[in-house]
Amino acid sequence: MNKIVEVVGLSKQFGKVNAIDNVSFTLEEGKIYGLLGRNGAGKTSIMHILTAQLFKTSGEIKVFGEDPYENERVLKQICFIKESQRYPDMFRMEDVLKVSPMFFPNWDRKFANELVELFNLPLKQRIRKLSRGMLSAVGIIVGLASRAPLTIFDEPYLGLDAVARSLFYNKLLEDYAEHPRTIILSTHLIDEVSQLLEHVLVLDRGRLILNEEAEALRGRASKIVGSAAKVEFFLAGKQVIHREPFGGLSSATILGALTAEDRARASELGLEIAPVSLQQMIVHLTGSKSGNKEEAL
Ligand SMILES: Nc1ncnc2c1ncn2[C@@H]1O[C@H](COP(=O)(O)OP(=O)(O)OP(=O)(O)O)[C@@H](O)[C@H]1O
Repeated sequence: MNKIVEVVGLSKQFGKVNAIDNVSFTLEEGKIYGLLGRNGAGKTSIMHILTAQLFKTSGEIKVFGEDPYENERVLKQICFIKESQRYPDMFRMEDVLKVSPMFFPNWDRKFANELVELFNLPLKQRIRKLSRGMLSAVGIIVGLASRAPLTIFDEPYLGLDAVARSLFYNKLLEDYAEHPRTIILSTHLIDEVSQLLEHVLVLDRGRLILNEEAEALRGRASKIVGSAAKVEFFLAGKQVIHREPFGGLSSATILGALTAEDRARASELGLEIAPVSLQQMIVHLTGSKSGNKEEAL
């Protein structure tokens, strides 16, 4: 597998804030990555550094094997769609369609037109007069039709309704199957995209606390529910990432696969075992004040 992005010991400070704190990871060709984390975790800073819009404080970064700064060879292979995408004041959708092929060598005109129809976008209305959701649709169309070898979506769907978001996910998967490329999706709607993601990176206060294949994560955590005393008894020796008492009952989320023996014991104790979604797992992992979960992982 070709490495599209290589980041080693990357740090970014804004004054006294460690926005990115000694982060290392690689992104391979032809994979969909989720870059996840709470507000202020450092996601946008990383995406801005990858796309040469922000200087690092220290560390090494290579995109397509090279330093991305003022590097046309690298930058023309990247499409970065952000939440607050700006267009010139007079621009209409038809202008976006006209100029995009100049920026993106793999631009697919036919696919772009198809997406414009699918999202019901008016070609002649000024972009600045579009609704919030329509503006997001413009970004999504550019991101998909660019077919850029590295396509980055940073919270691309503010204001988009559930139907339009689902259209985006379906089109993304469909097109990715035919034209594999490296995609980074940064979003807070984790459960919605969890089936799309092949690999998950989770940031917490600037530190990378999870870097794992999504498949390996599925089934990695379980929720144990039952009488408080029995739940506590069952938890002995397990890695507990969350506890929630309610009345005499308790619910605990644990990391690590359950063995057949564990399951039999839970059943004997009258405990219920429920799966934990990726979103719940990440909420628990990034929810505490301590900020250091590597031990648990
Ligand atoms: N230009 C800046 N000047 C000063 N501090 C900044 C700047 N940009 C980001 N920060 C700080 O760096 C930290 C990381 O911010 P960043 O925008 O990368 O987080 P994020 O994970 O993208 O958050 P969100 O999900 O809210 O977009 C935050 O503490 C933020 O306040």
